[in-house]
Amino acid sequence: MNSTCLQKTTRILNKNVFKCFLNSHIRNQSSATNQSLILTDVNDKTGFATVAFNRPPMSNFTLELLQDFSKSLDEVESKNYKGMILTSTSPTVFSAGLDLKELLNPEPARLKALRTAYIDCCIKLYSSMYPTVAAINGHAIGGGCFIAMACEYRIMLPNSKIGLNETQLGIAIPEVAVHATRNIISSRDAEMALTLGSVFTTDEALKIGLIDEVAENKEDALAKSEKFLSLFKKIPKRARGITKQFFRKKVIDLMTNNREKDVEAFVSYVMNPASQKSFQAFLDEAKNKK
Ligand SMILES: CCCC/C=C\CC(=O)SCCNC(=O)CCNC(=O)[C@H](O)C(C)(C)COP(=O)(O)OP(=O)(O)OC[C@H]1O[C@@H](n2cnc3c(N)ncnc32)[C@H](O)[C@@H]1OP(=O)(O)O
Repeated sequence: MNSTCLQKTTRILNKNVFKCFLNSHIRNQSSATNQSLILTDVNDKTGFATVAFNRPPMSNFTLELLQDFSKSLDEVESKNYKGMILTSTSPTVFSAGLDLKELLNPEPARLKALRTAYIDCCIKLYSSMYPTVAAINGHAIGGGCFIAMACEYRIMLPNSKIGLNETQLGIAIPEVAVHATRNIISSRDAEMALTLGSVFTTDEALKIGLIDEVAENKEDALAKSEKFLSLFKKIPKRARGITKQFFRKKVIDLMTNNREKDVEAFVSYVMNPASQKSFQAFLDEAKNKK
């Protein structure tokens, strides 16, 4: 092969290699999009965004999911959507809370980042100017329950479980969660629930006011969620949002000002050998159930 011919062949080869790279890059991009940990869908007619945890089957939170969730919350705020419905793509679980595999023998820096990302999401959700509703399409445990509690209204499917079970795992409930729980249910019920680490059925949760409505199925939950958000259609956003923040000021201030202390305390509870044992026991028990 002479040198001109060789150059031509190399150019063609390079072009094909580039094409191949491009195709595989596009494939990776689209599969990454399908596998996004958070899915956001906006209804152009109503201006409501539906944000869904997309990590079936348990919708449990990893660091990456929380970081993506935080970005989605920023987007809902910055794009001025009229309200947000929070749900998940899992058939029977809204969220099983933090991924216990993240808590088992963790690398301290990642554990800190996980808790920091979780608090960031809670602050953004708890203080959002736009109205929020949780369409709880199944179980909501631990951090999953608290995220639903940070919304303004909760609609849940029948035959599901909801609760802050942290004390059962050896994790003390942070002070901020005490105030947030008291903002929803009576102080008496809150103390019993949080000290016991109670997990409630849908009917029990409705009875104590932890949820506001029961829906027949997910479609019904989404329809009821839209109805709730529509209540605020004619209320000026700024006046509504500032009023909401006044009601939530104590919790927002505690979350914001105690962030570092909260992270340190959480790391210490999680690293405690008794807590480590309880995480392992939960995972083993679930395996042995089958
Ligand atoms: C201010 C307060 C903030 C608090 C912040 C965070 C604290 C936390 O979130 S701590 C974590 C709390 N979560 C849990 O304790 C686990 C909750 N899970 C459950 O109660 C049940 O799994 C649930 C009711 C959601 C579903 O019950 P089932 O349908 O009966 O499923 P299984 O229990 O058999 O589980 C199936 C499968 O999923 C794994 N699983 C469940 N939850 C988690 C989790 N949070 N992290 C990691 N893995 C989880 C379970 O181990 C089973 O796995 P396999 O055995 O491999 O199938």
